[in-house]
Amino acid sequence: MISLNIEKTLGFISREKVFAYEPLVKEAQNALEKGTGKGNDFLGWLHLPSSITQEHLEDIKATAQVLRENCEVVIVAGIGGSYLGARAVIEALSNSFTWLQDKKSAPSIIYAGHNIGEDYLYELTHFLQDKKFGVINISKSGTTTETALAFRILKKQCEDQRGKEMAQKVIVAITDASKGAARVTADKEGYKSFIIPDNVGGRFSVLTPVGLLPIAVAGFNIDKLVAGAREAEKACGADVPFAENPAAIYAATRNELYKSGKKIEILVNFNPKLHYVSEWWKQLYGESEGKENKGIFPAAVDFSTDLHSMGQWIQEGERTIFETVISVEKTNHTVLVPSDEANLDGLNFLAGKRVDEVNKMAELGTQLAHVDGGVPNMRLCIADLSEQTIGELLYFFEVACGISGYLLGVNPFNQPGVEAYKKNMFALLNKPGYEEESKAIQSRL
Ligand SMILES: O=P(O)(O)OC[C@H]1O[C@](O)(CO)[C@@H](O)[C@@H]1O
Repeated sequence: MISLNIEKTLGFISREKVFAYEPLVKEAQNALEKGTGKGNDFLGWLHLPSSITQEHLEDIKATAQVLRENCEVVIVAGIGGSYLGARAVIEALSNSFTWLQDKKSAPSIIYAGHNIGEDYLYELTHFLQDKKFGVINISKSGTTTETALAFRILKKQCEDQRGKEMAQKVIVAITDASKGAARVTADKEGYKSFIIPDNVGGRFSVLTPVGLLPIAVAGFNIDKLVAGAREAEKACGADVPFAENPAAIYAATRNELYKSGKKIEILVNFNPKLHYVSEWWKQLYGESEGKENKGIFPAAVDFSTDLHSMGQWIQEGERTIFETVISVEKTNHTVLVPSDEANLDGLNFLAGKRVDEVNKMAELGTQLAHVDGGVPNMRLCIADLSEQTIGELLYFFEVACGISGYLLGVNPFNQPGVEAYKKNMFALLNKPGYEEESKAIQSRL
């Protein structure tokens, strides 16, 4: 199971102050468990791992199999919580170069509906011209413009290219049970569809079909992913004593750091496969906590890559940051540094060592340097990169986020601020129903 080490924050904040959060964390946990806190109609994620039935998982796997058998490429159309969880897991577990290989054991997964790039869509539709492709259309509201726009284009192309009957087989919708355009289309066209429960918000939905279906299509074991999440549900449960509960300690420590002036949390990895776990984490914490003019700003870096770009700022810039390092204990493969007789690069001192040993020393050296430079560091350890450990990690972050949001005093389960740009965009595009807003915005230009 995940372990969290906060020792290297303790030169900046005291253990006593972190442990003083115990009653507040208890209160937050009770509010989550009893559903008495803010946003209590969005707590369906809390015991999701332990309540997923095998029958549900089999249904998802059977649908995944249909896509796997009939598609070379599957487009996951979604934005925010409707694609980041799937992408986080798929990229963490995939071979980094599978996309370049001709022989594939699973359809290639491509993402769309998460931007409004015309060139992106042009290039995507051209790439798909000679491909047997399918689409998983994911939108909880069923009305998100980015996703709906991409889906409209992809649906037409799929029907034109593969025929209406095959399109019906290889297009799957994951959306609300009754509301929204995605539901209307799915029902009218007879697509296989899955429901995103009302009480699970987008950014907490990775363990619903939103995440599980694309992950299963990509060939990963969703039973093990859910098993990992179940482990974390136990290890981070409200009945686990504060001192032994990594989610409780994480939530308390980051809130205490925030109070002490550390306004930015940088999630750090030393493994490029974790890039999208950080992207997922940024949405989870950013949308949950950034409101009422407060909240830690969630940032992320990939080390050692970014030590050569952001490293300088982190070491010596404004001292308003702290880091949470995700450390992966074991790699899945071994590469040894070869010996070289000429030793022109001077690297023979590393000959015979694992590349991961070098990486681990980079990690340790960085942590010590950053602490010396005034950056508190937490270290979150997972055993390896596997379905089990990623499942643990995702649930750990979710439950810690619920606790942390309540400690901060906000509703961690809404996102009212996201509407502002949409309103302006619709007004600027003269969407029917936005006539007043259109006039008002035109007068500002
Ligand atoms: O699944 P939907 O409704 O398309 O929403 C996608 C994303 O957009 C938001 O509603 C706003 O960014 C997120 O909370 C959500 O994950």
